[in-house]
Amino acid sequence: MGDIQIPKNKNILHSSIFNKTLRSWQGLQCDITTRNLMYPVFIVDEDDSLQPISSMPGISRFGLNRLKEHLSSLVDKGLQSVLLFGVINNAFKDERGTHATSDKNPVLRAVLKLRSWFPDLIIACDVCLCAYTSHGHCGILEKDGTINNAASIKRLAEVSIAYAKAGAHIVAPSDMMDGRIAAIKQLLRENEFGNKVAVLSYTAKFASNLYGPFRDASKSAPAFGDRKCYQLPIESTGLALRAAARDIEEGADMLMVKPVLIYMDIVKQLKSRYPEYPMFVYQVSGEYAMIHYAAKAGAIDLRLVLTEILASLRRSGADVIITYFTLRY
Ligand SMILES: NCC(=O)CCC(=O)O
Ligand SMILES: [Zn+2]
Ligand SMILES: [Zn+2]
Repeated sequence: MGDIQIPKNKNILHSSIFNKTLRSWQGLQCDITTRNLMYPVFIVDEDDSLQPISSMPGISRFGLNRLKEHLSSLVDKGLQSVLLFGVINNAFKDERGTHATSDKNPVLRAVLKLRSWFPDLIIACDVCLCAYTSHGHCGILEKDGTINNAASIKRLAEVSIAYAKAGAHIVAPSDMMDGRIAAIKQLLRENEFGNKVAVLSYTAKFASNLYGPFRDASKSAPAFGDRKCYQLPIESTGLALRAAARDIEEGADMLMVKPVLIYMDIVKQLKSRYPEYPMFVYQVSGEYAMIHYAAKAGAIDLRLVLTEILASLRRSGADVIITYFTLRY
């Protein structure tokens, strides 16, 4: 055995981590404050209803008259922003999602109330057609079942304006149609909302297998086919980068990657390419379920593992995490 090498001073790592505060200084960019969390809320069209979602234990759909009570305690604890999803009865759905912009859309009815109950709460509205169309697809279809892109983005822009008029601070198009950010931005400007409403683009939304519980929650599963002709192929980096470049070109204010836990390489790349844009990530329903059930089975400690996951999302470049677990913070 040769001489034991004494580490050089700069190679001694323990001197940086022997104390709790010193350790915390190694990861300040991973802090999770209430500003770093956005809470998704399902609003159902039955005003007095509170419907637990069986595929997402702990999460419910709320009718308008149940919302204030649910959100008050969260706002008291510092909740800063919500992302709203509407859920309507299947009987009210049609081919073009008429009730995305009618008073049957529970989100439209909720926004004004939320603004008056919680003046400091930021209201983002998910913009899509799938919860309002009879076929459950995110756009308007041709007779052969393919997407009519021009008609779809026109309709999505109309839906965005409806949310803007209702008082939303942010519209968040999740449909993945080509050119939707430009269409929405243009119509916002024409309606004097150009500098009053932000567009949070679901930029890199992958055709993931982790959306199942959500589709149950929002009654938005496609009646036939899948979403692979408009959401990104799960293997693709190139299209995610191109989608971000395009959305930025078209005027998106904020970007999003979804799902996140198995797409953190995309988060990292987008954040380093576009550090000037707030990066949102969506920890989707399937991710929620995986963590929930692993903890329920006793395999992991929910609180500790969740803290570790959220820190890793921040480390990879996420600024705001959209998560159902916000409820527990
Ligand atoms: N636009 C939202 C989704 O498509 C799904 C989200 C989830 O699975 O939680
Ligand atoms: Zn959709
Ligand atoms: Zn969606």
